[in-house]
Amino acid sequence: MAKAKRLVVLVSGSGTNLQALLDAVADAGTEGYGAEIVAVGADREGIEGLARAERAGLPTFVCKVKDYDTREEWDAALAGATAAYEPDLVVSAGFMKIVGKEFLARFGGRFVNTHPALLPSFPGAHGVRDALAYGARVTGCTVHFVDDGVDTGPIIAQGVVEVRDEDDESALHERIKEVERRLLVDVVGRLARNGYRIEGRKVVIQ
Ligand SMILES: Nc1nc2c(c(=O)[nH]1)N[C@@H](CN(C=O)c1ccc(C(=O)N[C@@H](CCC(=O)O)C(=O)O)cc1)CN2
Ligand SMILES: NCC(=O)N[C@@H]1O[C@H](COP(=O)([O-])[O-])[C@@H](O)[C@H]1O
Repeated sequence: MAKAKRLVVLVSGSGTNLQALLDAVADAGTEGYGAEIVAVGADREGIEGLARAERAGLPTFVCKVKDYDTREEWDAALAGATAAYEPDLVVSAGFMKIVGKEFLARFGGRFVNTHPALLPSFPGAHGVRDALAYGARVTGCTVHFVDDGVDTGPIIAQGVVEVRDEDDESALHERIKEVERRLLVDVVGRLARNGYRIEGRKVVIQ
């Protein structure tokens, strides 16, 4: 059996997607799931995502933009802190910072993001709010590889969620997250176990 892949997960908030990955690894075992989480990184302190990692006994690291003179220096520091754990895949699970050249030079093609909208609609930091404001009747979530645009990289999988008349941003986001957590766990496991190739905009999981 192939060696389990090493995952670094990046978070900025409550970390429920991280928890879903932690639970999947715990339930299936590292071999069964095909991957293990080796560290969790964040762009801020005091978040539940980091507390979840600590409760799971995982090493954590924090790289705050304001601790660096330039965004490029922050990006290089984040890349270095992530690389120290020698990940095969990096997962952005609610990580709310755009990464730059250095990070993508090291992790391009193996950096996965989950976004709470059906890309290419509603990219950016407010995907749920923007879909509601537009009057979309269906929205959802997209798991994709990250490139140097904002939410423009090759799509791996998507999940659909209906918008209800009574939805506000919070209610809709919660229903999206229920679908998103299952999708992310499924996609990361399949990438890790089966391997994959990226052919232009298409992702083929082998
Ligand atoms: N180069 C890329 N980096 C990241 C991508 C990406 O597609 N390309 N996806 C994000 C996650 N993301 C949505 O899925 C996202 C996160 C944050 C933002 C944003 O505008 N961030 C601001 C700060 C906002 C804040 O701190 O609250 C910023 O970076 O200055 C847009 C999209 C992961 N990274
Ligand atoms: N554009 C990035 C973005 O909006 N990411 C979103 O943040 C949430 C994090 O939830 P979690 O911290 O509970 O996993 C998720 O819905 C994720 O798609």
